[in-house]
Amino acid sequence: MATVHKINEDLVKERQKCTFNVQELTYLLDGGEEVTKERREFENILRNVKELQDEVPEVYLSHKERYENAVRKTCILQNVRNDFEKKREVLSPRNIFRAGYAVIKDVSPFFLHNGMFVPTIIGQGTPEQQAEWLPKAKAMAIIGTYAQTELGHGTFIRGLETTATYDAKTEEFILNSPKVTSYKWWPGGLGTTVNHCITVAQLYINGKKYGIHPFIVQIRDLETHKPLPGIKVGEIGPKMGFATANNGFLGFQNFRIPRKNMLMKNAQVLKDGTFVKGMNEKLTYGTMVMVRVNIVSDSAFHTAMAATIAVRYAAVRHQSQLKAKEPEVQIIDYLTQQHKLFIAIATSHAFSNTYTWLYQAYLKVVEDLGKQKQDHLPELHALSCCLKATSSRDAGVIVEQCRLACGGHGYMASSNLPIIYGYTTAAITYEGEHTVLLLQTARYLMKAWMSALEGKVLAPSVAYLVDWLKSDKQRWQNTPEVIVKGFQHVAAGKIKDAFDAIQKHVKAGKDYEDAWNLASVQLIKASEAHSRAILCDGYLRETVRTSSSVSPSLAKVLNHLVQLYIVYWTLETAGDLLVYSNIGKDDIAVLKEKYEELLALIRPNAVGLVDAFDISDEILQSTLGSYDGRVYERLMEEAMKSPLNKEPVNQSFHKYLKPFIKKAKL
Ligand SMILES: CC/C=C\C/C=C\C/C=C\C/C=C\C=C\C(=O)SCCNC(=O)CCNC(=O)[C@H](O)C(C)(C)COP(=O)(O)OP(=O)(O)OC[C@H]1O[C@@H](n2cnc3c(N)ncnc32)[C@H](O)[C@@H]1OP(=O)(O)O
Ligand SMILES: Cc1cc2nc3c(=O)[nH]c(=O)nc-3n(C[C@H](O)[C@H](O)[C@H](O)COP(=O)(O)OP(=O)(O)OC[C@H]3O[C@@H](n4cnc5c(N)ncnc54)[C@H](O)[C@@H]3O)c2cc1C
Repeated sequence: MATVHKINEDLVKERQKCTFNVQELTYLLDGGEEVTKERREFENILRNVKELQDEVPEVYLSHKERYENAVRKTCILQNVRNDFEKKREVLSPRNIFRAGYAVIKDVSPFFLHNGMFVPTIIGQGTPEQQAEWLPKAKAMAIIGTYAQTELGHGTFIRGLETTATYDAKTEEFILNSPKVTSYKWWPGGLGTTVNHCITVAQLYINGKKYGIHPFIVQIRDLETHKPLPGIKVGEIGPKMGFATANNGFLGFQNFRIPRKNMLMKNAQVLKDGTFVKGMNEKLTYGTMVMVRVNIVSDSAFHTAMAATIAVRYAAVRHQSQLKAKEPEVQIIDYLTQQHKLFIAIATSHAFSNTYTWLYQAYLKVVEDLGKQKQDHLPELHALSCCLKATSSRDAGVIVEQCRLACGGHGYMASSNLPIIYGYTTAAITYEGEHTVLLLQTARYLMKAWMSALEGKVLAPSVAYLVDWLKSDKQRWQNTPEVIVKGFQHVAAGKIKDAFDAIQKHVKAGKDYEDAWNLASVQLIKASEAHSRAILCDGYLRETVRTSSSVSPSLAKVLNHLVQLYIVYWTLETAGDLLVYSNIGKDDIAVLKEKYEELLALIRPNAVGLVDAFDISDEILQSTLGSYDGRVYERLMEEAMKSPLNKEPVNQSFHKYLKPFIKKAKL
């Protein structure tokens, strides 16, 4: 029977102070009581699967052992999931994503199968293709990944070099990787796990290039798992994080696939080699839009994980005295600590709220596309780009801030903060590099600005540009609503400045593209400001909406958090607000006080707020952040698992140290 330990007394007191019902907030964050129950039930089943318990912590395994252990556990996880889903509802992707942490501890080698392979078949395949591939993919009779990036190109996908040349005689495509730079590089699971992949390649028919298209390709024998003739595949080696993701490389040499393997929902190649253009060639990029939307949710979860660890630790940890002769204080009582941590909690809420409406916008566009309507696609692309960029970047900063807030112990692998950081920082790059995505949004913003100048009606997310042109700047008030307007004014002002800078360079004789490059620092700043305005506006609106349907005590806490988020960003961007809005120095002074008041209001609820994220110890995997707060005991227990502690004297003493010391003595 597992030993039940006493909960740390500080945490007991913290939980007694909480002014709201933690369970109510958990249900709200999960999207309803049923979702929470389903999640907990599944997590509980996993907790009791003996084979999923690691005997040796993963960090002590070799690269190869770690991978093999991850595959072993992923297969068990998948089987448990299948059994669960046979009896009950299909688990939500978010609940699967969370539970995966309890099992894999890092990134699953199957991550891209569920994250991109299956969604691409759904999003890019015809009904016939879906009927052929989806049942096998969903049952995992075939395992796949998404192979787009190459050694030479990740961002500029029109420049991809893998070729798919149509042979009308045999009704096949011939895949080739003409140069070393054409090799696929990065796809998760590609190394040694998957037997299929979506390959994005340049289509050629009769010597003419038709741009990039997705192809479904079997790369390994289903029985022996050996690479098929004409395929060169392998793993790319260790990275900063993503230790068990099994990222791989892939090259083709005259590798033939049937015509039906080109995913043809958007564009088709007929038997005789006729190319039929789709409604919009950018629909080929559809899976990326979906994943960018999901990354906002991932960012919310990673921020919640880091906040849970650092807030619980700050409640347990005592260090230094505030006043002489008084006991050492809980570090959470230092205002600077609250400044580091409470924004982490609020940021997770901001991203969860943003994901809720962004995902609905995504579903609406998918529904419209089914009816051949694409009016909202450019707006969704612009929103998903800047919100993916900002949420992943903010999450990276916050996770690192939480690590720093845990002092030396935050640097321990057993705190789990390094793994969480490895994940969040990767998300800043993958699925569209940060700067590149901000520039995509900037492209949309420049067009929106031009339309605003021409008096056209704008899409809702940029409608503030019209208001800004029409009205004088609103009289400043330190209310959340007026501050959000202030953020919109900053965005509008920066968009105008970037636009004017481009025009200036063009007037001076530069090509538009060069003018764009010369203005690009201003363009990304405009995009960031737009993103912040969207985040604050959406978070505020969602909070107002939900507040009417929750208990008054919870509504009050949610209100404190959204205010904290808005005031925090006001103070962080005060310089911009002073330039572009009617805020005055005195308003900023008042907001500084307001910020300190909000920290004090949130303080008694800090532990309750992170408890409400309801991240189990198995998922959190942290010596510093466990529910019972046995920080020091766990640190010692984990240290004792080090192989170096298994023998009193390590052999290196006899081999190297002893002769070395002897020599030094002479
Ligand atoms: C709940 C959690 C569950 C699951 C977990 C979730 C996710 C995890 C899964 C995976 C993560 C792990 C691994 C990561 C995988 C990868 O990284 S896969 C590879 C991703 N690669 C990229 O993102 C590449 C980035 N580059 C691009 O997207 C493009 O090349 C580009 C930068 C957009 C430029 O493209 P292009 O040169 O063709 O276009 P432009 O000339 O710049 O623009 C032309 C017009 O097209 C419009 N456009 C561009 N993209 C899109 C789009 N996606 N949709 C709609 N429209 C688009 C653009 O706005 C221009 O429009 P215009 O101004 O009107 O002309
Ligand atoms: C952990 C991880 C997992 C991944 N998984 C997959 C996967 O499963 N499948 C897959 O296909 N890919 C995957 N990728 C690849 C990923 O999508 C690319 O690395 C990413 O899109 C960035 O492209 P890049 O590496 O070519 O960077 P580059 O584009 O070479 O970026 C280098 C620098 O150049 C700048 N830059 C580039 N273009 C411009 C521009 N137009 N304007 C201004 N600046 C520019 C960038 O801002 C950046 O600072 C993964 C990557 C990582 C790190």
